[in-house]
This record gives sequence, C-alpha cells and structure tokens, in this order.
Amino acid sequence: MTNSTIPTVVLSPFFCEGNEEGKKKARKMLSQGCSEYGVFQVVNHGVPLGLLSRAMDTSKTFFAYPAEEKHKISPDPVALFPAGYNYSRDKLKEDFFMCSPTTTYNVFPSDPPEFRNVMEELFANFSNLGQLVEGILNDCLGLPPNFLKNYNHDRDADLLAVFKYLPATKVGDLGNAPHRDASSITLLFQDEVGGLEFQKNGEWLPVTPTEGAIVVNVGDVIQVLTNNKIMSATHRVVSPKGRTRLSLAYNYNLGGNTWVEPLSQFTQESGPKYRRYLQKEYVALRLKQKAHPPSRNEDRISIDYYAISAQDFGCSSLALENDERVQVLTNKKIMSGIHRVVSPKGRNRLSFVYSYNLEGNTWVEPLSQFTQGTGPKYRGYLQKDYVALRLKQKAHPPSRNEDRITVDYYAISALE
Ligand SMILES: O=C(O)CCC(=O)C(=O)O
Ligand SMILES: [Fe+2]
Repeated sequence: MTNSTIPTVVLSPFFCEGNEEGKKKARKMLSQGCSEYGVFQVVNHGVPLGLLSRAMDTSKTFFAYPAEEKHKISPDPVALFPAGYNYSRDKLKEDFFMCSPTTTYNVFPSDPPEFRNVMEELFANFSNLGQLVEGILNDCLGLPPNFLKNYNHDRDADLLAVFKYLPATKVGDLGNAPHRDASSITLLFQDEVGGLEFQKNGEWLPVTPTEGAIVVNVGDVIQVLTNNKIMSATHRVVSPKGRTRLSLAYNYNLGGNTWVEPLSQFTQESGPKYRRYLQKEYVALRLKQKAHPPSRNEDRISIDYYAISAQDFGCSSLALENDERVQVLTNKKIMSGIHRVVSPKGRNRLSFVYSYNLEGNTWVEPLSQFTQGTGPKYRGYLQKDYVALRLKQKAHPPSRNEDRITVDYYAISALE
C-alpha cells in the first residue's frame, strides 16, 4: 500500500476561522478513511513535531538502559492498570504505559530526567488532537453537535504507550498480534521503520510511514455506537527485520462508567448488533487477558463478545422460568426451576404468584465461591436490562417458544 491509499486528512483548517472548503475536504477524507479502512492519517495536526521527536528520543534512551534499571518502574502487580515498563514474554516487544497525569497510577523513570515532562506534555497534546478528530467524526456521522464530546467527556481513561519492537527472530514474527482497539479512537505515531498493517477484506495492508503524520484508527466504541457502520480496524505490527521500531500510541478512550450501545439512528434497518455493555467491564476482561494471554490469538476477547448473533437466542425450550438470579449467583449449583402450566380441561384454573424479585439496579453475576473449579458460567448483567429484554418479548412474543430470551442470554459458552 502506498501513502496515498489511506486517506490523508489535513487538519490546519480547523485551527483558524473560515476556510470552509478546507474543512469540507478534511471531512470528506476522514469519512472515506473511516468507511473504507477504519483508518486514516492526519497531518498539520497541531502536535508539535519537535515534541514528537523528543518523545521518541527520550524513549529510545530509556529503552536502551539495562533491564534492572527499567524494571525499577515495573507495574505494581496488584494495580488496576499496568502503568510503567513491561516486556512481552516472547521478547519481541517492550513498552512503557502511562495513564492520564490526573490519575495516581503513573510511575516514571528518574532517568532520562526529561522523560516525565515530555510524556506528560505529549499526553496533553494527544488529548487535544483526539478531541478535534472526535468532533470532526461527530459531524461526519451526522450526530447532533457535540454529541460525542458530551458522551465521551472523561479524559482520565485515556492511555499513552510507547512501544519498542525488537527485531524478528524468525519469519512471521509479530510484535503486536492482530487485534482491534477497545478505544473510541487511537492515535499512532510511528518511526520510519514501518510494520504497522491493517486488514481490509481479509488482506493485510501495510501503512508506509509518512514523516510527521499521525495514523488514526477507529476503535470498538465507534463501531458499536454506529452499529457497524464504521468498523474498528483490525491491525497488527510485523516485527522489523534486523532493526528495532518505535511507536507512540494514544488510546482516546471512553470513561469506564459509560454504557456503550448502538445509537438509535444506526439501528433503524437492522436492529442493534450489540448488547449494551459498561466500558470498564469490557476493558477489565481485556486486561485480564493481557496478564494471562490465551494460547491462541483467536481466543482473545474482542468486541464480538457483545455481538448479538443467532447463537445468543433460542437456547431454551421453556414455557416459563423463574429464580434465574439464584442460578446465576450460584453458577448453576442451584438451577432455576423449569415449569409450565398445562391448560385445565373443561374448567378454569386460578392462581396467585408472588415474584420475590431483585431491585433493577443490582448486578447479577456468579459469586466467587461458586466459580472456583469452572470459572463463571455467566457474564454479569444489570437486573433491569434483563427484565426489560423479557418485557419487550412479552409485548411482542417470538413465534417459537424456543426463541424466548432466558438467562442463557448471559451464559458464557464455547460459542463465544
Ligand atoms: O505500535 C503500533 O504501531 C501499534 C500499536 C497498537 O496497535 C496499539 O497500541 O493498540
Ligand atoms: Fe492497537
């Protein structure tokens, strides 16, 4: 792929009044990049090129230190997030992660002395760029003015990473395995070595480094909000041959307490393609896997975990079901009683039912005392969401009883 293949969006028109033509062109290129690849690159982006090269230089100096020096800022093993220095077990990648400077998670090396200031300055610049790109994307999607800005207002969830990719030891080595980002958007600055690739129609397309350009890829949040109108880009990094590669990646994320679900303007034709999820739960699932990676890359948790597919329905042949929360809390130690009522012959039948329910804002998930051997058999859910799903079906019952929603909807099965 040549440089011209992923669209280049010139952002200078957004730093001054007027120049409507320039803004229009930028929107066009951004839309094209989003819909064709989930990727585009920005130039004249407002992040000083001098700052970007200082960040690269100071990182290079840091990564060149002996291992024991770098391990001084290894992440706290019990911390929520691995801020600090990490390296991959296959020795193909080292990284430094930082959260927002407004949080308490960060650890910085004391050498090189400028490292912390440079990274914090870069964080602030990337944050501004993320907001600018998000605003343009908002308009390209035809969303109400400032919709994304108001929806995604918590910048404390953003992350900055510096990656050092080590030379391949054999053909086919990957410094970063194929994945999609859980972010809203990701900003990427790479050196001249190259190796970043995006997937389109099953084919891997390399992104040739363009001096000063910042690559932007769409993340899962935008994919879900737009109900797959814009897809989060699948990407990877091929290990460099005989040299090292450095990159800076800024995850313009979403606050953990925010619910993510397809926006109604994108669900008219096909209905929602994802169920609602809380961003922090998705991130926690992925972080857990980062610490204990599955042996096969296909087993990595991706946004497909929340996709609504045919397999999520029709698992049950029940007429009625109750006490399912006990089934979930006990991780199937106690099963919800399956029951039905046979119509009486030639007479009426009367009964009273009292449902001893759970308050709607309560989370239901297997209790840890029941998950030891097998792991949880259900993902967590908010009681009111489940009740709402069932009520919706009560109003519009599916034609086949097997299609009724049951607690199997939240079951963690091999299919997922
Ligand atoms: O280093 C790169 O170019 C890609 C990094 C990446 O994919 C990520 O941080 O999610
Ligand atoms: Fe990524």
